[in-house]
Amino acid sequence: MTVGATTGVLPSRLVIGVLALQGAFIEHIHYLERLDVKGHYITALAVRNPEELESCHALIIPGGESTAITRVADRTPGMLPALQAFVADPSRPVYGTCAGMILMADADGVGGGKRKNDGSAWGGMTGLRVWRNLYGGQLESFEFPLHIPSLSEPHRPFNAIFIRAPAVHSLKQSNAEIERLASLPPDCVPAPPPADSPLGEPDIETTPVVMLRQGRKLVTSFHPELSGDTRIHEYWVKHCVVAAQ
Ligand SMILES: NC(=O)CC[C@H](N)C(=O)O
Repeated sequence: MTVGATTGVLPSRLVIGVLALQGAFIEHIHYLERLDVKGHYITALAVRNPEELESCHALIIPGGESTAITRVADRTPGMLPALQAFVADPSRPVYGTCAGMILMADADGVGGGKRKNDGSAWGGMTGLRVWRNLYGGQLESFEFPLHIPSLSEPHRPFNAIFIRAPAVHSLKQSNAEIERLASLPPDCVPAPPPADSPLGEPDIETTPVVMLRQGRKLVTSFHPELSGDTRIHEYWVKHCVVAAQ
């Protein structure tokens, strides 16, 4: 939490929600509590119902299991439509990690699930199409010292942790540009998704991309909240949340 406001400017209070229906939400809350963003008080809130969501300026959708998160949201009165509306609104800052990235893809833009209805997402990153579990199962989890030029101390690698991670299948043309903020080197990238799926031909240029931004929306296919490094949270709050106030 930051108390130091800049001279003559009152500090703003930011309520940042972390969707707490399933998955790794508590770690994100601890990270937000550690963030020091000049001139802003940050309150981290575990979000479990539409009223809590409505009180937030911004939202983090954690990693976990995208189908389970949708299922729990669907059983909570009013929650699924409230989340879909919040996430799809370009003025609302939202950060999705791993399962959260899957849920921020286009509604018809998810492949790789075992069942037919595994593939529906909530939108937010217009044009994003993802493939679930392309990096393999739990046993294929790995860490990589990722180069992310937009972070503070850009020369210090970010220890990115990939757990049953999704990959970018392709990026459809949309009015809002999607920035590619970080990619894995070729020897860490799995074979692209199959060409004969309902999502069509994958774009092999986008398979290595693991961090993307579109306006106030950010997604990473890895778990930043497990690495002990708050720089990605800091980046999102400074560039997507504070800039939106
Ligand atoms: N670590 C994760 O969030 C894994 C995501 C999971 N494979 C899914 O499809 O939802």
